[in-house]
Amino acid sequence: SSHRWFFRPDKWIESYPVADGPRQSPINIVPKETQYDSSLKALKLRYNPSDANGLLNNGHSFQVDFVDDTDSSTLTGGPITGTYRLRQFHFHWGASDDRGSEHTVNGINFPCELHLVHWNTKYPSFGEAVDKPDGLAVVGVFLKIGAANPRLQKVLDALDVVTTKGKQTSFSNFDPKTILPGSLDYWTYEGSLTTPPLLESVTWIVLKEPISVSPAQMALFRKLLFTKEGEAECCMVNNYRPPQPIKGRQVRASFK
Ligand SMILES: NS(=O)(=O)/N=C1/NCCO1
Ligand SMILES: [Zn+2]
Repeated sequence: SSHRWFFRPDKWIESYPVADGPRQSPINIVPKETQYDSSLKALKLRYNPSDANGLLNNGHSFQVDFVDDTDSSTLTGGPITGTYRLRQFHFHWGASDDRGSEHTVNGINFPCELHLVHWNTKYPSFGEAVDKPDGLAVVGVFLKIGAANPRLQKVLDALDVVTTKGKQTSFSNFDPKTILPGSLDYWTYEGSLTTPPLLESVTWIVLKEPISVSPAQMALFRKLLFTKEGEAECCMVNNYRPPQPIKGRQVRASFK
């Protein structure tokens, strides 16, 4: 059924020819091949916890949605110009702790990767921004196995009521800044959505410092299902696209 098709990234080219385009994501980041750019600004993330507005199992991940009809939760600075509004955040993870992230560093996979999706307010809406070359900015954060992360727990505690595709639950008063690492040093490059329609509209901002997650917390992600209530169950795991060809792109670093 559809979820099997969905997590066959090798089949996406049949419906989305851009899958082998010039600026596809994710990529393998090789720090020694990145270029420090002193003109890159510090990331400025200003989020309003009261904008958090629900948690949804969308059948390929789960996402926390944000009210984005004002500039109350924004990303500015960094490699971007102007103001981008937070739309949602979601995760990608593996069936086991040895894989799950989308970006890799020196070929190393992390067990999980967080994406905070923002859209450029020069466009009237997310829907208008999503297919523009400067339409989106996604902040990627690696999760690595270690101590349990108490700041993640509020999100993970909500998952037991959204096990199946299409389920959603109320989720409010949450500040995503609390799940970011101490350092906001980042790599940045021009890329795409990593899920269909794979639009080449994303300025990627991948943080160098991971946050921690425990094996027990990873097990909670893996209790989700790709499938709808009543369908034969299929565990929501390995919902990550592997790294794509760099095709001559330059990855810049905000740090030495
Ligand atoms: N993994 S990703 O590139 O953030 N994908 C999406 N899809 C909609 C918004 O972000
Ligand atoms: Zn993502």
